[in-house]
Amino acid sequence: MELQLALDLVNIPEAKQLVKEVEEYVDIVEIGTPVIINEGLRAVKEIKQEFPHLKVLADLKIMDAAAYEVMKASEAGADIITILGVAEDLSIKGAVEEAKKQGKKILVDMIGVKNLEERAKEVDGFGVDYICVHTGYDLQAVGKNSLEDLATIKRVVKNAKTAIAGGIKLNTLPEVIKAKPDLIIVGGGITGQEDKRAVAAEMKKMIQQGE
Ligand SMILES: O=C([C@H](O)CO)[C@H](O)[C@H](O)COP(=O)(O)O
Repeated sequence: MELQLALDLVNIPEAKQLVKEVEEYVDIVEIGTPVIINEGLRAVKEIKQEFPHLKVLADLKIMDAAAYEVMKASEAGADIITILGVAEDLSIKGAVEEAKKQGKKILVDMIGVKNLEERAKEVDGFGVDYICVHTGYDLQAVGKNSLEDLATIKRVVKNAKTAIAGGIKLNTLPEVIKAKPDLIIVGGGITGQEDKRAVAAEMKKMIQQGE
């Protein structure tokens, strides 16, 4: 099980400071969609340059022009790029093809997918690297989480790794670990805490013990 730190509500200098605090305990740094909207792919480039030993995920949430956007994120140094599960099949296949050419990986974000089981099976057949269940900020605000969705995709996904994101905190991490996803994505559960380093260290320890 890997731990991904999601950076969403920061600028580039703040992102660098945050990664410095917790770098020992995370496997992947996500440059979140809001950061890319504000700072562009420069954020991916600068974080990869400063922390070359960490994998960097560009959360582009691609919907169209997939091969082109995967190419641009790859050029900026991203190791993993996200595309939406609700995108056209052709777009997801195009993203996978381009990522393979560039030696990169594709994570499919299943946010907003209604027919989760069926779509996860289909997307798994396209050769994607990760399939991620995700409760976005707007559904978190009304008390939702992704645990049931994780169980659903784990039943049907045979090739890709599984991932979970959305509102995971120290107190909810044990039930996530019990469900055994390959990748656990945490944003505010680390970045919103007073002692980020201590929380990240504790999360990493819990994940290692759960393996
Ligand atoms: O992908 C995300 C969201 O859509 C904003 O871009 C977050 O990175 C993801 O939800 C993880 O963040 P937390 O929910 O704060 O853990």
